Amino acid sequence: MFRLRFTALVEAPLTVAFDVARALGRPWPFPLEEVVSVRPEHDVFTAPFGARGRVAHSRRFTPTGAGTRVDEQVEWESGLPGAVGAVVDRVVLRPRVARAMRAHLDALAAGAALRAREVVQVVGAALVEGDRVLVAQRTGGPYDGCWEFPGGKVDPGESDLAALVRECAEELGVAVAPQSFLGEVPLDGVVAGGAPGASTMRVWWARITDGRPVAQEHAELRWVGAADLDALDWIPADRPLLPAVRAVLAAR
Ligand SMILES: Nc1nc2c([nH]c(=O)n2[C@H]2C[C@H](O)[C@@H](COP(=O)(O)OP(=O)(O)OP(=O)(O)O)O2)c(=O)[nH]1
Repeated sequence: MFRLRFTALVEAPLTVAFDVARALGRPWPFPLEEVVSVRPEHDVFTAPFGARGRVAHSRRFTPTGAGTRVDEQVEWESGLPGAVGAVVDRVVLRPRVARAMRAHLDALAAGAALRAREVVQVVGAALVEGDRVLVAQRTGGPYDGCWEFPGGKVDPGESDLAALVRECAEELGVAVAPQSFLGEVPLDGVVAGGAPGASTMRVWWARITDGRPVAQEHAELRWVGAADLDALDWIPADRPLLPAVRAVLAAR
């Protein structure tokens, strides 16, 4: 079995990169059968290749603060015996796989960047002080009374981190310095609009550099320790982020 690995950073939310990759298909002239799909994290496709060979193509999508990292892996064997097989696998197929994959990843990056322009991106800030994090209670709308991280929609042309700083100033009256990226979760589109899963929220933990938070748009603000995070009535999308928040609090 021969194997090649490829990595690309795609400037698009997790779900957009995943959907565009699926729409593009795979760069092989024969159909592959899906054997694993964990949306939107990874998928695996395989196909018989000639009489005795096999090709397997797997992809993993990882959220980062700069977009979605796409790790693709292709494994193949022609199944031809002896020296002939080795020559076909190494000398004939390997450069073809590499060429096809490079074109495929370029198309994926271009397609996803284009689609990402139509998406409403949301950013959130886990503001940490000592061993506690600031949580905010929404008021009005479908998630009335639910807890969330301060934040909101990124304006057209605005960077995620600029939006994070602006939203914290507007909603809490504080200046913040974003630290590291905590994760990205798909949104249901209930408030921000769009199809379920088209938009995502990206969350960074941040420090307050100036001011004391005062609720300008929320019903209530609370400083919460790691042990009390689970009991809050969170917006459903936020729960998968809690382990990353707890890890930051534990490191303080
Ligand atoms: N701020 C924030 N929004 C969240 C969280 N979790 C979650 O699903 N959302 C959703 C709720 C909304 O659909 C969307 C954010 O929209 P929003 O209405 O708060 O954004 P915004 O402050 O920019 O609002 P607006 O100016 O359009 O009124 O993201 C979270 O932890 N924080």
